[in-house]
Amino acid sequence: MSDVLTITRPDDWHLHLRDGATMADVLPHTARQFARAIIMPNLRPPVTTTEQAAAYRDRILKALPAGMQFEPLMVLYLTNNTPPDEIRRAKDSGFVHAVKLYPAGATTNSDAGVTDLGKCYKTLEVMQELNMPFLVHGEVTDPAIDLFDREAVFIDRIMLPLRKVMPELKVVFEHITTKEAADFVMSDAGPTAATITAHHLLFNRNEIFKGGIRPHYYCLPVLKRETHRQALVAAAISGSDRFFLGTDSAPHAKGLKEHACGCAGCYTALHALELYAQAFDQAGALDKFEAFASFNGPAFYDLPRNAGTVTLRRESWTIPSELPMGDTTVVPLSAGEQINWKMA
Ligand SMILES: NC(=O)N[C@@H](CC(=O)O)C(=O)O
Ligand SMILES: [Zn+2]
Ligand SMILES: [Zn+2]
Repeated sequence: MSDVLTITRPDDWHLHLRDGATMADVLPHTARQFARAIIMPNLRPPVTTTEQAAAYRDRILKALPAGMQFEPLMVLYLTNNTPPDEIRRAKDSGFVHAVKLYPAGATTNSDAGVTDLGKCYKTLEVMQELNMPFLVHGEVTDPAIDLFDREAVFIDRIMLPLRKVMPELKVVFEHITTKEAADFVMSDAGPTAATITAHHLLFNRNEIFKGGIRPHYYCLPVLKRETHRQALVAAAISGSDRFFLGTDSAPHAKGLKEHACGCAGCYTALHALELYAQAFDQAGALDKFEAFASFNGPAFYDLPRNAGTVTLRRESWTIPSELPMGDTTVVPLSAGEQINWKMA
């Protein structure tokens, strides 16, 4: 059993940095581990234009502590009215790398999202033509569908019809949580990939209810039953280049998580690589970690692999109970628990 793991410097293909003072406090956690990250655009108001993405990118780079190297890969938030020309501007910019679908009402700050994907087909056609990846929060919002089934139903109602009309569109099924999604991604004829979070590899839905309701384990799509967790681990360690690392680290103030109507999102930027290493180690598949963390993402996005390496050691430490974030605090995932890997 190896106690030291050195891999090519990885990237995070799904990250929420927020803005302002919150961003200033969470960004160094990510930049310490990852060379680049796909920056989610669900701000208030959302990042819907290339111009807004440029301004957000500048704010991120200004907030980066001196001496840290990090490249934000920007994303546009798709609305019912995103014009096809906006995709051309995004492509020409060189810094917008994807466009994100938030079904309206599906998750945090999705109110401005898409109500009917059919309204976006002209825009999606241009994305297909320009090889612009389409990132998808894959849950239906139909209140008649059980919360735990919303991802699987999304495949039937949205993904399969989309694939019929856009066979060449690059699609990333974000933060997959089910066997159905893993199977779909593995077998789809089109250029399809998926991000998998550390928390969905490590935990099943029991974690939310252990000894009482534990809001820091609540995210969307919500954790699923153990058979699904096992299917996600199998996909991550399968060697398929369709699966890659995306933390979905989603900081919310402690008081808004520990609340009568708590926000969805797990904060993992602090210890992302260590959490993933733990999951791969438990699966006996540390040898598969580098491709998942450092190779498959850049290959899908047509970007070069990073130079340099990071090293993790088998060393037990305790995850802090909370961290400063703006004028409040954030509780990292598994706060107070021991973790067996540590970044050197
Ligand atoms: N994953 C989450 O539970 N929350 C994310 C939004 C998202 O990725 O769906 C957030 O922005 O807080
Ligand atoms: Zn999402
Ligand atoms: Zn997210």
